[in-house]
Amino acid sequence: MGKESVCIVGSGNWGSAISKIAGRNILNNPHQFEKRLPMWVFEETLDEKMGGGKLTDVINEKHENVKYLPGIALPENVVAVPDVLEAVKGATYLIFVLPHQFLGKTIEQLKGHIQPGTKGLTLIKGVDVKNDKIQIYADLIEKELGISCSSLSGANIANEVAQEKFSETTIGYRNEEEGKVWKSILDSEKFKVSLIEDVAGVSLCGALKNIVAVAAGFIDGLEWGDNAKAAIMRIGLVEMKNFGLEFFDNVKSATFLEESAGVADLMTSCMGGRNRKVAEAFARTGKSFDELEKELLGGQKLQGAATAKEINSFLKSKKRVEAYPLFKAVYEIAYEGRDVESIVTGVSKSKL
Ligand SMILES: NC(=O)c1ccc[n+]([C@@H]2O[C@H](COP(=O)([O-])OP(=O)(O)OC[C@H]3O[C@@H](n4cnc5c(N)ncnc54)[C@H](O)[C@@H]3O)[C@@H](O)[C@H]2O)c1
Ligand SMILES: O=P(O)(O)OC[C@H](O)CO
Repeated sequence: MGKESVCIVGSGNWGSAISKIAGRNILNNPHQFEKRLPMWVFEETLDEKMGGGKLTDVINEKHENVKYLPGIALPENVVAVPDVLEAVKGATYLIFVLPHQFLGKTIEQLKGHIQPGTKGLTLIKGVDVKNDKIQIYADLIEKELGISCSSLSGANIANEVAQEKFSETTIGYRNEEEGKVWKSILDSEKFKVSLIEDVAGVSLCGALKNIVAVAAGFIDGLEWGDNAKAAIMRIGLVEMKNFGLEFFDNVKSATFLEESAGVADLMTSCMGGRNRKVAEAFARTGKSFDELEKELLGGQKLQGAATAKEINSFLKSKKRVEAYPLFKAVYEIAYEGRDVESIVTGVSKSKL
């Protein structure tokens, strides 16, 4: 059997930031990984103002993702690969880090091409909803690709992590041994990984906090101040935890209340994230989320509004929309023309 090797499936803002840590950590790792770290890049031609050329060529020549993580030097062993099947060939550890909208199609391409025994780790913040069925992406990846899959989420604004400012993150592992290997690939002095046995809790925190971050952006757009923002975070955390406990087995309250994946990611996203930023612009301008995403994010993708829609359709199918008034308000404001100022109507009932 050959050496173990890692591949990153995705190369946006977060995928590129993570490639910097993983690229370094695999060079001197007790597990003796292959030194080359392939990163699948959804190929595109850059605008002239970014210098033109294919994104993969530019990453491999400059060792910088000039579109999604400009100004950050990537390790030279990180190699951009435009063909996803070529990127994953021979890899035994796969890191999935795509906007959730694109995972389904990517999995279809990968089916039948992943070797048995491969381990996965998803960094994707979102959930898969089909009518009255909901599943976390770690479960989807496990079922569709036949591999074991853990989940990483935390208070991790990618640009700050890439600049090596201190942050924490949480890995929910399938089994402890796998968790330890993932930690050896991703932990660093400035990016502290905690391991817990709660894959669903970690995944749900990452998905649901994006809905709350949209609500926080509405509060900023309304200029209602810090007390109102704190109220939205409290209520949002209650709904996140209640949702996890109601619809998933073995989810732990402590993941929501004590981990970086839970309360800390909620706070950073409500203060500094892209969902917050675009929702603030929505409240100020009345333009749609799609329009604002294009205007404000330079090709990066929003997750919060889409997740609010998906969660709303799931809750409708379960006749439980009214039990989650903040999630309901975010969906109706974003998609159904409800007045932004009604964001707090009926929400303060939510209790821990
Ligand atoms: N950016 C952050 O600060 C951050 C931090 C933690 C977690 N996350 C999560 O990581 C995941 C990935 O987000 P990101 O910020 O790295 O991405 P991004 O929003 O920065 O970039 C969009 C990416 O989507 C790719 N893309 C565009 N069209 C595509 C298609 N048709 N098929 C496949 N890929 C396509 C682009 O090439 C680009 O890599 C998301 O779930 C996000 O919530 C992001
Ligand atoms: O910028 P956002 O809103 O997509 O959030 C980024 C990360 O999830 C923060 O941990």
